[in-house]
Amino acid sequence: MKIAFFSSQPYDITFFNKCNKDFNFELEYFDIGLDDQTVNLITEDVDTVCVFVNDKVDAAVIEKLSEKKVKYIALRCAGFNNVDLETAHKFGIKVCRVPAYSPEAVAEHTLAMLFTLNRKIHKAYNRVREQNFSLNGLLGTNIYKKTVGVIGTGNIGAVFCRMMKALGTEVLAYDLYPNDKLKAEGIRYVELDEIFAKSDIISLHCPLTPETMHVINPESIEKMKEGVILINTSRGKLIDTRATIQGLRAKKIGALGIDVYEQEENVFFRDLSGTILEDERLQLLTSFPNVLVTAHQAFFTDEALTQIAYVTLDNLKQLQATNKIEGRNAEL
Ligand SMILES: NC(=O)c1ccc[n+]([C@@H]2O[C@H](COP(=O)([O-])OP(=O)(O)OC[C@H]3O[C@@H](n4cnc5c(N)ncnc54)[C@H](O)[C@@H]3O)[C@@H](O)[C@H]2O)c1
Repeated sequence: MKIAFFSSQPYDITFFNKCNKDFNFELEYFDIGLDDQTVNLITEDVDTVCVFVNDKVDAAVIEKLSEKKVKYIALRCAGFNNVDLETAHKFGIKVCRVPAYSPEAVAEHTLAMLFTLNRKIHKAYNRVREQNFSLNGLLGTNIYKKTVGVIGTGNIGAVFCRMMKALGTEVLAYDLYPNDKLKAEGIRYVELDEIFAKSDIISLHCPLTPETMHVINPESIEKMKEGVILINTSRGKLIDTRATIQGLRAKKIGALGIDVYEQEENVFFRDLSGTILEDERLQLLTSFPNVLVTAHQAFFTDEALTQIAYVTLDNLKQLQATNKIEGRNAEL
């Protein structure tokens, strides 16, 4: 099988090449993202395209993939909002993903963002480097005994709920499908409005769907507690960025941590340090002292990358052998 990778970074090449010693597929790497132009790079001998979060796998691209006789689209991530599944099914192209490579990696990054913002570690780091040892402006709060609202309690949200519970917080959760085990561990499922009204900290862990798009919007922000800390390590479009900037300016939102951003496909995973950023909203956000932006790195641990490479190649091995993937919730 020949696999064409799009949006491939040096670490993708390192981890996939290492893992491929057990699979012996033919791997071809493109650093460019997949879209209706770059799809033309695919040669007739390619069976599979392997894509990541910001590759554009819409109807037009899938139609071209079908013309090129591509059989499989392998996502090397969990979220699949960037793939038009209906069109893929129509053309008989199988789509697979890596559903749960390391929920701990993302939950730990969420925790890191929360702690950094709350105790202003990002500011302290810079101050001390300039021999400014003053504490003025660095006051935080205890996380202990605060109320944390978690939206989406799947693999990642469940780990995050448990971490927060272990820190002595009250955890309120919202999910279309409440998790009985979490309930038994003292996590209380409530309606979204109660999450907005009672939470000191809100963390987003639901997928991006038409229902969850802009779940953080002017109305939901209005319902939140003054000074709420909002963290999004899920998908950028869960947050209406414009409304969130207004919420920050009005001091309704006390701090914002985002690992994902509405327009991230134009900037993330690239070194733009020598250029002037054209995205004015992102530039504005990065200038706020109470905003922490990381560039979609929550998944980025050694364990997660090892697992992503193994599961992606094993998904394809199974599809090639039996046209299905056993018991992993990986086939879409
Ligand atoms: N930043 C990163 O590096 C990174 C890495 C992996 C995943 N993610 C994002 O995290 C998200 C969650 O990942 P996961 O592995 O926990 O997924 P998951 O499928 O295990 O869990 C998602 C949960 O959201 C719930 N949900 C679906 N629609 C909902 C709605 N309308 N309202 C509330 N809850 C809803 C589902 O019932 C499920 O319990 C992914 O969709 C992906 O977008 C980000």
